[in-house]
Amino acid sequence: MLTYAEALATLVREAHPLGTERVGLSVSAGRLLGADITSPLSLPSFDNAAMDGFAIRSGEGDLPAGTRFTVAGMQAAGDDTAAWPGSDACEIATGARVPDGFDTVVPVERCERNGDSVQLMQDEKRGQNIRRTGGDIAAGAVALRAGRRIDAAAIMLLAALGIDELTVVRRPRVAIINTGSELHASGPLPDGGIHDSNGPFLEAMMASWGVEALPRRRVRDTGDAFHHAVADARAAGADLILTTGAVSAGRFDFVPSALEAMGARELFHKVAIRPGKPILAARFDDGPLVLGLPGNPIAVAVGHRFFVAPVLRAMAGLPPEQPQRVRLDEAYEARPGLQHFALGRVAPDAEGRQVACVQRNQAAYRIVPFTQANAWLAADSAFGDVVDAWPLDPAAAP
Ligand SMILES: Nc1nc2c(c(=O)[nH]1)N[C@H]1C(S)=C(S)[C@@H](COP(=O)(O)OP(=O)(O)OC[C@H]3O[C@@H](n4cnc5c(N)ncnc54)[C@H](O)[C@@H]3O)O[C@H]1N2
Ligand code: MOO
Repeated sequence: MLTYAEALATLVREAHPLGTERVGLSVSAGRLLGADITSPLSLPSFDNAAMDGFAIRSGEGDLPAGTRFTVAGMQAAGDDTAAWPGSDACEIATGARVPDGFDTVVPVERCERNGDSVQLMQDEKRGQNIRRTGGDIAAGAVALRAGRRIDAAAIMLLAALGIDELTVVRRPRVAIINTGSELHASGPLPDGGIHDSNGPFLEAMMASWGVEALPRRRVRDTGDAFHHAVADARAAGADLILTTGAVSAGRFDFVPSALEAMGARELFHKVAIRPGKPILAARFDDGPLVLGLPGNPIAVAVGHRFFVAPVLRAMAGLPPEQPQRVRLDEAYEARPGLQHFALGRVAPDAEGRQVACVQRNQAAYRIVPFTQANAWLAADSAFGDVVDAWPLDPAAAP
C-alpha cells in the first residue's frame, strides 16, 4: 500500500495547471491572482495634508509658538496645485494636495485665527503632517504577488491603484457525484435511508475555494447510474471529479471497476492513512482527474483536506501548503505504519503559547466532533510532543 507522501506526490504530478483569465475587479473577490500586480502609480500620488488646518511655507526656519502667517485662501480636497504664489499660508483640508512650496501642516486646533492672520499656539515641527508621494507604495513596485487570494484588503489596494481588470487563475471545473442507494435529500427518510451530508459538505468546501461547480449528482448503487454521471461530468469539461462512497471492499463498491471500464487509468487505490484508507485516484488521459473518496463522512473530510485541497493548490500553481508545528497537550495513541489525521483544537495555554489537543471520541462516522474542532492534526505512526496542525478550511491557509 502506498504511503501518504507517495500517493500525494503521484496525485500532484497529475494536477495540470489551469491557466489564467482576465476578470473585472468587481467580480474578483475570492479569486487567486494569476500574475504579480505592478503598481501603475504611487500612493499617495501627490503630497497631501494629514490634518485639517493650515499649510505653511516655513522655508528653513523653526516654527516657534507665536509665529504669524497670512492666510491666502482655502485648499480643499480635490483642488489642483493652486500655488498660492507669494503667500506663506493657506487653509487646508485632510487629503488636499499640499500646494507647491508649502512644507508643513499645522492642525486647526493648534492655531489661532484672526481674519487673514493665523498664529501658532505652540512650537511646531517643520515638515509635519504631510503624507508624502509614494509613502504607501511607489509606482513600479510589486503591489500583490501571484497566488494571493483576492480578499477585501486586496480589493481596497487594487481600487486605490485604479485597476479595474486583472489576471486571475481560471477556476477549476469540479463535478461532485455522491453514490449510495441509501442517500436522500433533506426531509422524511424511508426505512434504512440517511440524508446525504457528504454532497453538501463538498459543495461548501468547493464554494469556499472558488471552483466552477458543475451540477452535483446523487446516484444509486448501480454502475450504470454512476457511468452516466461521470460521462456527463466529462462532457461538461470537468477538470476534477469527486466521488463519494463505493470504493471499499463491498459488493456494491463499483467505483474502481466502473472507472476502469470507462478507460480511466488508476493512479492508486488504498493509501496507508486513517481514516480514509480506501481512497482511490484515477485519471482520464484526455480529461479529468478523479478522486474517489470513501463514504464515511470523516473519511470524506480527510480526503478533501489532504488530497483534494493539495490538488486544487497545484492546479492553481500554488506551492504546497505548510502546516504549523504545535505542541500536543498529551500523547495520543496511534496505529503504527499509518499516517493519522485527527480532528483537534489549537488554542493558547495559560502562558499564551499555542497547544493542540486531539478531540476525544472521534470516529469516521461521527460528525459532531468535526463541528467542535478548529484544526486537523496530522502525525505518522505516533502523535509525539509536537504535531502538524492544518486549518480546517484550506482556503484560509496562506
Ligand atoms: N470489508 C471491508 N469493509 C470496509 C472497509 C474495508 O476495508 N473492508 N473499509 C471501511 C472503511 S475504512 C470505509 S471509510 C468505508 C468506505 O466505504 P465506501 O467508500 O465503499 O462507502 P460506502 O460503503 O458507500 O459508505 C460508507 C458509509 O458512509 C455512509 N455514506 C456514504 N455516502 C454518504 C453521504 N453522501 N452522506 C452521508 N453518509 C454517507 C454510508 O451510508 C456508509 O455508512 O468502508 C468500510 N468498510
Ligand atoms: O478509514 Mo474509514 O475511512 O475507517 O472510515
